[in-house]
Amino acid sequence: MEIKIFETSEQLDSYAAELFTQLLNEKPNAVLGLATGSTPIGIYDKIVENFNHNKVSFSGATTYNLDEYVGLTPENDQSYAYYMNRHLFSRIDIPSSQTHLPNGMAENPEEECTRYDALLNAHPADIQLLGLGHNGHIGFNEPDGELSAGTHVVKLKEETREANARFFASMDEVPKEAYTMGVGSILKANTILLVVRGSDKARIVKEALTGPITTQVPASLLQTHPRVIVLLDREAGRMLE
Ligand SMILES: N[C@@H]1[C@@H](O)[C@H](O)[C@@H](COP(=O)(O)O)O[C@@H]1O
Repeated sequence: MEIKIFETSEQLDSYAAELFTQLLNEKPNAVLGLATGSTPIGIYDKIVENFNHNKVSFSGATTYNLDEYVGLTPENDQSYAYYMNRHLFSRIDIPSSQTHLPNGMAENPEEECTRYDALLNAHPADIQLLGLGHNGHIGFNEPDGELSAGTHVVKLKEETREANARFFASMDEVPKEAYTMGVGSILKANTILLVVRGSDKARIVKEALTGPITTQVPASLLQTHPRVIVLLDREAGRMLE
């Protein structure tokens, strides 16, 4: 595991964007595993900057997102489909047929999970971008006695709903369920890029990276992966020093 701690958020964003840029220059048809939340926004902005400077093209890339809320349409500005279009897809040259998220409006959730898993199995990610929840969740794989390997519907923990409520008009509007890629699929990525910012996550960063490997801290399973790059700002990394 390679851990890098940056003085400024901007340095972190540039470094991460450079990794994507290099990958796509070496492998134009790379498969990218993408994430949402507040953490990746600056990285997407830098990627777009690189695209605008003709340093990178996404025309051959394929993307798979980690998760999506159950019951939100892509037009709902809180859906992850909307987020991805706003922050990345509409600003680069990727054809929409090459971008994938679980369908929050699918009529049959079980079939939707099977459909998404078939895609993931056929196209393992070259790089998987991950944020980190305060309770150690990755994607929406919440702490539990057991974790699922494949895509599944999760009941969101109240603490996760509360953390994400800041994006919604009220707590009542925060969905109670979400689709998430399973930990098995996440761990199949060639490289995992875990990005964490802020002092409120310093404790969980330490626990996930240096504590015991346990399903109660889903991110601790990353310790078993051969190629994890962790990018932290100074605050998130403060308990590691
Ligand atoms: N499903 C997402 C995760 O993929 C994300 O990593 C986490 C942290 O979000 P943030 O980056 O906003 O702190 O929140 C959500 O629950």
